[in-house]
Amino acid sequence: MSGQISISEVNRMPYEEFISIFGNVVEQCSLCAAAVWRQRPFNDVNHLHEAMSTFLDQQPLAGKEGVLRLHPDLAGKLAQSGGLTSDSTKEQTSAGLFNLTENERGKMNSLNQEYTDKFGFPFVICARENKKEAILKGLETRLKNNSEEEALTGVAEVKKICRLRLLDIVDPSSSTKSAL
Ligand SMILES: NC(=O)N[C@H]1NC(=O)NC1=O
Repeated sequence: MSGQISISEVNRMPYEEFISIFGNVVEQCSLCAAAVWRQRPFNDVNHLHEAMSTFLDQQPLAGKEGVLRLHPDLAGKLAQSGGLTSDSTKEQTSAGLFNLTENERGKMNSLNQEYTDKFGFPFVICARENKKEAILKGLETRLKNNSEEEALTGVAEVKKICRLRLLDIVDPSSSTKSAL
């Protein structure tokens, strides 16, 4: 699905509808949508993405870590039990994470565990922009960072995930400027 509704429709949405449509563009964090609703009208989808990104950037470190904690592990227990959100299922599928060999799954699970033990929040990466090999490599590399660097890197990935989820919903060619 790509860009089904126009930004003008978004700008007309009452709060409840806005939350039901955009409440998961940041995984399990409807607060992000709730926080930016008052900033309507948005010029276009980029403007809406900027508003959410700014909100994420404004959070203290504990808030950023909390946003990361709302994400499911990649190829983790939730994925195996069918408990992911539909967005996350689609993303993990596109990265090939439902097609791991036993060996790859073992490596992914142990690196994820090592990462969570070290930082206290899960490893987050934009799965639609990476294949399983790049994700495993990213895990190994990012394990060497310190906790604050990783919180910031994780939030930068959340913004990429958010952008792609927004583009699934809002037509990127729609703009309040061209509608005038
Ligand atoms: N842990 C993690 O990165 N999860 C996510 N990444 C992504 O693209 N979708 C997710 O749910």
